[in-house]
Parts: sequence; structure tokens; C-alpha cells
Amino acid sequence: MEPLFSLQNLTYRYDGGATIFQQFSFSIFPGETVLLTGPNGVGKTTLLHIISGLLDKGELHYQAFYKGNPIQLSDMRAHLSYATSETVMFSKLTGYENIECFRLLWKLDRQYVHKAEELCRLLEMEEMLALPVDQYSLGTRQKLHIAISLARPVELYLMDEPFNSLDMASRDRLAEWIQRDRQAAYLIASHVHQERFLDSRIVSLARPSGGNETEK
Ligand SMILES: Nc1ncnc2c1ncn2[C@@H]1O[C@H](COP(=O)(O)OP(=O)(O)OP(=O)(O)O)[C@@H](O)[C@H]1O
Repeated sequence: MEPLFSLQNLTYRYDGGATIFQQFSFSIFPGETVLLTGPNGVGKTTLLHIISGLLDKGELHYQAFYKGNPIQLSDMRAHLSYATSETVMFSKLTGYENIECFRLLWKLDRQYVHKAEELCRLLEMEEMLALPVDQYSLGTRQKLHIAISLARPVELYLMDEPFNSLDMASRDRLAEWIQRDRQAAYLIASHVHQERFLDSRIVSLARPSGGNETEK
């Protein structure tokens, strides 16, 4: 089977910083869930930022392919949804209004709204949607952020430590949802929660002196 997305010979160094990746290659297949693990500071968030085209400063070399076709990482934004570790939200607006803002921003139809609300129900925070986001707890903000990100209709989802602020029941439900979804691929940075993803591939980033080399 052809990978959905493939990154070859990635070399990356932050401006004035150390080399984080050295000739690193990684692929993810349609419908696959990959757990990205490794110690603090090894480069998990950096890799997700790179794949979503957010890092254009520093030394960056790679070849990338989406569905077999060469692609610039800055163009990957159209094909993926990235649930960053920091929640990005309009805090004076309600949950419903935030869902609607992202619908307008991404130019989506009502299907997206239905899916976002379904995810809010799954994560048991639907009753908070009528309130402004600045009244939410940290975990409730995280749930809305995840619901909005996963409702976007794409074939590749990137998630950075999505479980951190969630209660146990929500962690279980979210992990089940992700593993049931065979239509999309998920790349999830998390150095815990491997027990929730027993059937998933684990890519463990190491910290060799020269930066990460191609995953084994
Ligand atoms: N803007 C930046 N400029 C320079 N170096 C940076 C920058 N952002 C991150 N780094 C460095 O890049 C390395 C990788 O950081 P990154 O946040 O990707 O690690 P991580 O594996 O996600 O860590 P954690 O498990 O703590 O979230 C670290 O050594 C970090 O200090």
C-alpha cells in the first residue's frame, strides 16, 4: 500500500540551535494510527510543526510526498488538521461560536458542525457549549479544541499530547474514537498512554548526538 504521507531525509536545525533531525525518514499509511514517543526535548513537537509547515526558520531539508505526489510542507496544511498542545480559541466567544468561527475560517459545511458537536458529546462537555470559553476549565478547553480539530474533514490528523488535561473516561473514549476511525490517519505525540493504543505502531524518537536518524 502507498503511504498517505511520507517524509524523506529530513534534516532540521533551529536557527542557532542544535540539529534535531539528521536524515530522518517517516511514513504514515491511510487509516493508520502512529504514536510518536520519546523523552522530553527529543523533537516530537518539532516534527509535528515541520509536517504542518509551521517551521520555516532554521535549516530545513527534506523530500515530502502526499498520496505519492511530491509536496512542499507549507502546502500540507490543506490536507491535515493539527491539534496543537496549546489550545487556540476565541475566549470571549461561546463553544458554539468557536465551532462556527472555525467553520467559516476553513470554509466547511454543516457536517463539520455535527461532527464537532458529536465529539463534544463523546467527551461529555456538550452542556458547556453555550458558555464563553473563558469560563471553561483547562480540560474542557482541551476537549473543545480536540473536537474542533478532529471535526475538520481531512485524512491526516496530528495531535500533540492530546490526553494531558483529560479525565480518565475521556482519555478512554477519545482513544477508542481514534482507533475506530479507519478513514483517517492519526499521528499522536504522547510519551504516555501506549496501553491505550496496543494495536498501533509506535515510533520512538531517540536522542543520538547528531539528532534523530531514520526511524527503525
Ligand atoms: N524555537 C526554538 N528555538 C530553538 N530551539 C528550540 C525551539 N523550540 C524547541 N527547541 C528545542 O528543540 C528540541 C526539541 O523540542 P520539542 O519541543 O520538539 O521536544 P518534544 O519531544 O516535543 O518535548 P516534550 O516531550 O517536552 O514535549 C529541544 O531541545 C528544544 O529545546
